[in-house]
Amino acid sequence: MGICVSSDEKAEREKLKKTKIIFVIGGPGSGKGTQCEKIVAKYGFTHLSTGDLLRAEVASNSPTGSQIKDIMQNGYLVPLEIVLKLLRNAMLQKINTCKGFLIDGYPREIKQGLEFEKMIAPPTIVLIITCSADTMKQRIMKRAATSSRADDNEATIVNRLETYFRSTDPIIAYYEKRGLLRKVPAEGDADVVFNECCKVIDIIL
Ligand SMILES: Nc1nc2c(ncn2[C@H]2C[C@H](O)[C@@H](COP(=O)(O)OP(=O)(O)OP(=O)(O)O)O2)c(=O)[nH]1
Ligand SMILES: Nc1ncnc2c1ncn2[C@@H]1O[C@H](COP(=O)(O)OP(=O)(O)O)[C@@H](O)[C@H]1O
Ligand SMILES: [Mg+2]
Repeated sequence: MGICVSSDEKAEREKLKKTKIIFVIGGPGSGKGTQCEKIVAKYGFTHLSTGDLLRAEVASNSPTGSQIKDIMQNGYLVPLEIVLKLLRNAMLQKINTCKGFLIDGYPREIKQGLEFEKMIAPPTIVLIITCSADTMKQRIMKRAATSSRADDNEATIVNRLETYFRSTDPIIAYYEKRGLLRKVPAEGDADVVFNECCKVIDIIL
């Protein structure tokens, strides 16, 4: 006998496979959250940021939260199983009302992408928001004045940038090869960047 999959689980998988999924990647402070907010307002998609989900887990004081607090504080990657479980649960909570998902901050390694496809579904496209490290640093330092994020400080920003640049090239190459990558330059104004994001999204509607 094969592995027994309940009919509920089957239905969930089918729904996830039919839903549009956009991975939104880009360096720390590149503007992923900003663009996702604008996309939600225009297209009604559901925005899930892995950073936000993990920060909520830390804030809840759960055992998982205490396990990942220091990792995040130092700007390193949280173990894949933890991120993917939180993400999958959050997606399932929204699946019945959702027009499409914006998955912000995931994947950060090819393995994360592969596991996501195994557990959930393949992405429709992968949107990468690109700007220079200097621009990212400046944006985060500006945000630091008003954000309460424990990782918005100079020392952690250096690590976050390093983590990003170390792991991103293979991800870009992987999705480019599959024809799923859409690059949006993000040096300019957020509205100009948004315009470019819309062009990419309009094609998949
Ligand atoms: N000039 C300019 N500023 C932007 C743009 N997008 C975002 N910003 C500003 C707003 C924020 O204070 C800061 C960081 O933006 P976000 O929080 O949206 O970035 P992101 O979610 O990528 O950062 P994270 O990875 O969560 O640290 O930069 C843009 O396209 N142009
Ligand atoms: N997909 C992910 N895999 C592993 N760790 C993650 C992931 N997404 C977020 N994190 C953790 O949360 C932190 C904050 O993420 P995020 O809000 O996206 O900002 P940043 O782009 O600066 O990393 C990261 O430094 C990392 O520790
Ligand atoms: Mg963000």
